Amino acid sequence: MTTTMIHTVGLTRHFTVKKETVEAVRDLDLHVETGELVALLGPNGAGKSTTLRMLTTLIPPTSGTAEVAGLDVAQDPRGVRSRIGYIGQGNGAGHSQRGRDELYSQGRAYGMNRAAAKARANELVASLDLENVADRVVSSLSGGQRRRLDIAMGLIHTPGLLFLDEPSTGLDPQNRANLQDHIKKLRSEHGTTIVLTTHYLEEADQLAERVIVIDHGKVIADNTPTRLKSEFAGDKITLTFDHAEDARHALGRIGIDGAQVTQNEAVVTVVADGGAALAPKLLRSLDEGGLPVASVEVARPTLDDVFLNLTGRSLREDTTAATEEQEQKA
Ligand SMILES: Nc1ncnc2c1ncn2[C@@H]1O[C@H](COP(=O)(O)OP(=O)(O)OP(=O)(O)O)[C@@H](O)[C@H]1O
Repeated sequence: MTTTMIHTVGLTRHFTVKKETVEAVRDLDLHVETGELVALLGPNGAGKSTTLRMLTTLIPPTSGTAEVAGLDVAQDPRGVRSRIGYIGQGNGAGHSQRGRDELYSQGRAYGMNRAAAKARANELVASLDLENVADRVVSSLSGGQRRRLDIAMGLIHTPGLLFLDEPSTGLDPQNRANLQDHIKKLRSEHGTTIVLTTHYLEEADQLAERVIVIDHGKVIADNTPTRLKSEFAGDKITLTFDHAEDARHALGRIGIDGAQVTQNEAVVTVVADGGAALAPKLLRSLDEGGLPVASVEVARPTLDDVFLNLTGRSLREDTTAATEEQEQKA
């Protein structure tokens, strides 16, 4: 049996900046079941953080409703906060205390008694691989260790629902992979429902069972990564010829229903379903037509292709910009 963890209807948030209205989130209908691991994917400024901040009661919606962990965010924000964990962007643990003490204090702040707070802090230190560093001051931890400590802080009161805003931004690939393993473990071992935001395509693809693509404050697609790719993007077959002229002739010969065929110099690109089966047929028919292909490559679509097909823009350009921005800040 599944139960609903998040349900929003027409969730909307406007900001007014110098008399101009920014529609950060527009008419969002979200539905997340207990135990799901969902990623909100979108470029910078798409409205992901604002959505999370409304769901975690940090800011009220301009209009619409949101029920989180069984409670209405506007009517019972305190109740919602007691049932959820939230790890914002680059916030988290203070710097001068030791990690284990931070966790203990956080537990006490949630009303746990001394023994319970201590036991829970120790349990989280073990499960998030922080044994070797938990007794050092937080300021001495590496980015990846500090991020894991942030997650431990968000889990101190054993919430059934955890929100993570850009959990791996600023981490190197190894620490990012390690963090993703911890997130998966949380789900598999404790059944925690997890909603995270990311602009890393690979992260959404590999980690989430469901990806909700957000652009300009609206949901533009919502499905498993596999379904999104098969529904909104095809396989890409890249055929390279020895001469641009051959490629031009090939363009005229390739007629496949529903396929997009383009040519650039000596390269012809075919975007179609079932690329692996199609490629050998194409090669044979071109060869028979006196147009031998010098090399061929078949690539599965990525979530970036999905975003590109839905919006005409690439998420990757934005990701690069965002990463550079982060690096400059760091
Ligand atoms: N406090 C605020 N005041 C004014 N505008 C805001 C405020 N917070 C967010 N916005 C605007 O709302 C829009 C959505 O921002 P939001 O931070 O939700 O995007 P995001 O998808 O989380 O982006 P990022 O990946 O950069 O975190 C942006 O245009 C942003 O400038």
